[in-house]
Amino acid sequence: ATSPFWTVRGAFAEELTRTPAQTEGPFYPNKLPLDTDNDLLVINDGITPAVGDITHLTGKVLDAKGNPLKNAVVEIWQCDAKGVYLHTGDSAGKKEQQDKNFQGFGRFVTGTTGEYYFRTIKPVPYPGRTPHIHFKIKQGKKELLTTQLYVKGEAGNEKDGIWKGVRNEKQRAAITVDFEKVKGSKTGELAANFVIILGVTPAE
Ligand SMILES: O=C(O)c1ccc(O)c(O)c1
Repeated sequence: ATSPFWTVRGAFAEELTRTPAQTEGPFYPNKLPLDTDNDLLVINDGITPAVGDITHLTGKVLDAKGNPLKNAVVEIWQCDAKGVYLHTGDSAGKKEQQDKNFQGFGRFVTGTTGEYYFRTIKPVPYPGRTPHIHFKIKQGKKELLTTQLYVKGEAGNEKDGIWKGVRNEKQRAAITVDFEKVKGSKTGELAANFVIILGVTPAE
């Protein structure tokens, strides 16, 4: 289920690299935040934004044939800039260091182009883990994929058991993306793009 596969569209045979599934990890929020929108930097109408490197995270969800998937629910979650997840199993002993302004979890429902957008922070290391953002893709109640996104060039990637566990090099490259400075941004905002290619073609 992890090998590359081929699809034929028009006159072109195109190799698509399926996004590998990875562990959900222990900290999918056990209690969802009141605000679950796609801006993780501000909770509801809060005035103080989260701490961290502002990142514009874009991408799209494609089915196994390479066609955009609409009505896909893209969920992300990650620890805050101090390394605290929105899960009581993690945050209970870390109340002092927790960033109360970080939403920690967000959702985006794709339209016909399959595209998604989040405003969040560049992920930071968590004890034992290289920086990463967790993703879960659903359609209705059906879970289609659970995976993780990594930062290209992070020295910690090579020591991360979960990252290293993705044995296929193309698949590993596909989940390890550039966090590039947005041209002209005076505040050093970053942009990252992550295309998600599912192993399935859900029925309409
Ligand atoms: O195995 C762990 O400890 C662990 C911690 C944090 C994560 O985000 C994760 O995916 C795994």
